Amino acid sequence: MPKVGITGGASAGHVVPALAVAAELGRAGADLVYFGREGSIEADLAAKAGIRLVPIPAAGLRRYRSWKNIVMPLTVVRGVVIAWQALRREQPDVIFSKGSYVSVPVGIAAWLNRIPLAIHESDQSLGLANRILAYLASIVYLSEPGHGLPQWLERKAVVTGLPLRDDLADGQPEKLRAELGIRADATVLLIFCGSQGSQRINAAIRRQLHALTTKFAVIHVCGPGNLDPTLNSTPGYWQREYLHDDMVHALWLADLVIGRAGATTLAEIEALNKPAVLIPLPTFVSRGDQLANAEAYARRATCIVVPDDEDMADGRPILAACEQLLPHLQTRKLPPGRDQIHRAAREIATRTLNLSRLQRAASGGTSR
Ligand SMILES: CC(=O)N[C@H]1[C@@H](OP(=O)(O)OP(=O)(O)OC[C@H]2O[C@@H](n3ccc(=O)[nH]c3=O)[C@H](O)[C@@H]2O)O[C@H](CO)[C@@H](O)[C@@H]1O
Repeated sequence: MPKVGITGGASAGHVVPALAVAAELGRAGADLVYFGREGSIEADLAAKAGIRLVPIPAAGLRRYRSWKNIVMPLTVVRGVVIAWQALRREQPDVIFSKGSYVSVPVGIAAWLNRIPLAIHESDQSLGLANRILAYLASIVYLSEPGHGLPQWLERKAVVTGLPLRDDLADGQPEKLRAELGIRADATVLLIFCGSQGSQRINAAIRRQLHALTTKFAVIHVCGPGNLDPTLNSTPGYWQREYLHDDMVHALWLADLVIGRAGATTLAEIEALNKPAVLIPLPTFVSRGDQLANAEAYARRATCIVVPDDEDMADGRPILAACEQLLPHLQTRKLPPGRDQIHRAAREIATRTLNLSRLQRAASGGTSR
């Protein structure tokens, strides 16, 4: 069976879809290895999925002035050298890269070692890492059409959708409701801002907490280090730093979601048909991908987009948007079909394995 190297990381928005593809590859019998940073979110989640991690150093560009941008190129070069050695040792038949700066050294090293590279882009436009790796990749999977790609890239592109988390079909909302002690007739509001949380949005939510908890049972996933112990005994309010296995139960339990507009989050709430208040990351801290994601999402799903600006800071626009969505909350939650949930990950796994087999066939059926 082929050996597939997986890479991508820095945030769960990249690692969760990478692991969804890994799960399908594993079911198809592939041998898996994850290339990522030691002590990182990809290391943590890969370990939970039972996939061995090969450590590769990586560094990303900061979109603000930082001395770390000066040493960044050196770390990338060191990462390429270490990844090159690791790939020669591990001999994967193909690399699947889910993007982010973590994937750059591995993608370059794959190209240098003539290992076929498949990459996936979740957002409306290619991120910096994928803009680099697109030149080296044999195939570029896209979540959605319409990236305005140049012709040479269009030829490599395949629209597959975004690989949804492998456990998304397995939500047990009533289990979580019972564990937290949420009343059966309560309207559940789930708040999470990507995998890292947002201190600005946490503060805005907490300013309107009284008003929100009179209308909703509020599950607030506030991000590592962002718990507020003074609110522990607030009735109708449950705060958590991060949800692992419970994330899917929380997504199913929610009647309404407040969040950023990361592509992975949007794909999950769309699959489960959850109305949402979206507060996309502004351009001064990102390339603006979430603004484009939110704009496109608002054209096809029930949501209200609240800009992350001065007005948002007191939480009133968020509260007003929740109130506006109250009449739209669904009363019947239809579980999505398992096949539908696994479709994108399965297609990517199949195409990626084909890439590896083609490569083997071209080299006469022997491994390198
Ligand atoms: C800050 C940043 O640059 N964010 C980017 C990052 O997403 P980022 O990782 O910030 O967030 P996403 O919304 O894309 O994904 C979050 C993922 O984490 C999971 N989750 C979240 C909280 C939690 O407690 N437990 C948990 O499991 C969610 O179910 C989801 O699968 O990559 C996305 C995909 O390219 C981009 O669209 C985002 O712009």
